[in-house]
Amino acid sequence: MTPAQETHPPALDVRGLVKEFHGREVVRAVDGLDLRVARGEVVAFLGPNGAGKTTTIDLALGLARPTAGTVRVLGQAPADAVAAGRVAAVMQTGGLLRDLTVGETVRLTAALFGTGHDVRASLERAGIADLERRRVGRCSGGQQQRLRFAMALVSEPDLLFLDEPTTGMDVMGRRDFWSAVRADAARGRTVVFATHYLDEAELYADRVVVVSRGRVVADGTAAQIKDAAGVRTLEDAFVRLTSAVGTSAGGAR
Ligand SMILES: Nc1ncnc2c1ncn2[C@@H]1O[C@H](COP(=O)(O)OP(=O)(O)OP(=O)(O)O)[C@@H](O)[C@H]1O
Repeated sequence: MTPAQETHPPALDVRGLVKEFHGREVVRAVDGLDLRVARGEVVAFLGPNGAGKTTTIDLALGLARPTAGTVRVLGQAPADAVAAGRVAAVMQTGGLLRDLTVGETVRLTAALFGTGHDVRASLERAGIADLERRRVGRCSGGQQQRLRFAMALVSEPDLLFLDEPTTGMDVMGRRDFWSAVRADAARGRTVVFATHYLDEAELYADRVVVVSRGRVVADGTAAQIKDAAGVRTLEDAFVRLTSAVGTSAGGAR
């Protein structure tokens, strides 16, 4: 490793990652996954149900321990990076108290990180400054997701994970959510998002990583992935890549 790489390790560095769940039978949710995300990249994480996306994100957030392999986040162990507020996440559900206002919710989150956090700036960047006094229970699903986004921004994390952040949102809700994320990412934040909406990957990601059965099966720009699969749409490429059994469908990287 060069000195420059040591001082600027990748935002996310996943090597040979394996995660098994041991119940009545053993489920290998992640099966030797390799992925490096450079700082400032916006990466879409695609894959069919059960491909291992959420498990990988959980491992990167230190919420679970790998069976084998390693995950480093900004050069640190995931739990340390989370505790330092350097990585944050927007999950699909949970984490909100309906009786608090939007402003109170973000202030409470800021208090967890100590003093000196700019609540107003987080609300503005998430596009919900005008909702500061609204009760959470009265916010739409899209507004609640932008609130989770504001909460995630409070610690000014270098890396943000979004796990299926727009599931169930209407078109305007999705559009407003992504315009807030894109505007924020343009300031240099690294974003990794899992989604089933392939249009979101094409519109908002610099790079697309397709996972199937716990492994990366394609990695590149949407255009590279379509070219490599010899098809015109990302949906066709996705179907081809994720239904190929026992082949190493070629990625663009
Ligand atoms: N706690 C657990 N115990 C047992 N099996 C689990 C557990 N969590 C996940 N799995 C299994 O691991 C596999 C990967 O699940 P994961 O949620 O990571 O996939 P995903 O790509 O996020 O899927 P989706 O798109 O449906 O959210 C699935 O087969 C799932 O059933």
